[in-house]
Amino acid sequence: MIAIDKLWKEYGDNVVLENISKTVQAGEFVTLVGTSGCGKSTFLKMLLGMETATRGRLLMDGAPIRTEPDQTRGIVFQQYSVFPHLNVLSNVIIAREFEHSPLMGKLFGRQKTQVIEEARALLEKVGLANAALKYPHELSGGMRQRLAIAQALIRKPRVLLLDEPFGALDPGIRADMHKLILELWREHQLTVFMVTHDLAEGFYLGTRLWVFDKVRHDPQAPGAWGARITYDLPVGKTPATTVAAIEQSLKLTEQKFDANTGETT
Ligand SMILES: Nc1ncnc2c1ncn2[C@@H]1O[C@H](COP(=O)(O)OP(=O)(O)OP(=O)(O)O)[C@@H](O)[C@H]1O
Repeated sequence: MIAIDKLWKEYGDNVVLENISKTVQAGEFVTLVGTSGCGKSTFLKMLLGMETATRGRLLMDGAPIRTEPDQTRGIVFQQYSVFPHLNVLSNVIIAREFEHSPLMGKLFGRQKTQVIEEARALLEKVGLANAALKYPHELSGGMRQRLAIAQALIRKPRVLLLDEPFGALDPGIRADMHKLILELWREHQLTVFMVTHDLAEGFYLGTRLWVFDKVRHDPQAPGAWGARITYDLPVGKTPATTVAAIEQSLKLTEQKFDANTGETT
C-alpha cells in the first residue's frame, strides 16, 4: 500500500534521511524510534505531504503521495493541536468542515446534522461524550489528546500518523491511551505510523518497529550523512538480546551526536 523507494531528505547541506526503501501493507502498525533529531518527524511529515523528498519516491497505492495533506492521512502531534476558542464538539466538527469546504469552512442542513452525529459518536468512542461542551483549557492533557485523535478520525483517514502523541502524559493515562489507540486501529482498519521515544511503548503497540539511526558519522561534518532504518522488527517476536542490542546502539549514537555538536554529556 505504501512504498518507500530510495528516499532521501536533505535540508541544504544537512542530510536527514538517506536512501530508505520499505514497503508497508494496509493495516500495519509501525512504530518509529531513534535518537533526537534523526528525522522521524520529518519522515511523518513526508507521509503527510507537508514535506517532499529530495530524492526517491513515496507511493501510496502506486501513486505519488500528494504534496499537500488530504483526508487519506490524519496526524496527531505531541503538542495539543486543538482550537482553544472552540468547544470539544465544535473542534471535531470543524475538522470535517475544513475537509468539505476549506475556503468556506461551513456545512449546513442535513450534512451538518450528519456530521454532528458522527462527531458525537466519535466523542463517545474516545471517552469525551460528557465533555462535548467544554473548552480545551478545561480539559486534562489526556483529554486533549483524545480530542486531537477524534479530530483526525472524523476525516476517516486510512493512514494515521502519530508524532509522540502520548509523550507528555502520565503513565496511568498513557496506558488508557494505548488501549484506546489499539481499539481505534482495529475498528477503523487503520495503517498507523507512530513516533515514540519509549522503546517499550514501540514494542507493545506496534506490529513492526523501525529504528532510525545514522550508520556513518563525520565529526567534522555532522550533517554529511543521514539516518537509515537500521532495524525493521516484527514486534512481539523479538528476543530480549536484540532489544538490549538496540538500546545499546541508541545510547552509543546519542554520545556520538553530542560529540559532533561539541556538547558534553
Ligand atoms: N523545516 C526544516 N528546515 C531545516 N531543517 C529542518 C527542518 N525540519 C527539520 N529539520 C532538521 O532535520 C533534522 C531532523 O529533524 P526531526 O524533527 O525530523 O527529528 P526527530 O527525529 O523527529 O527528532 P525528535 O525526536 O527530537 O523530535 C534535524 O536536524 C532538524 O534540525
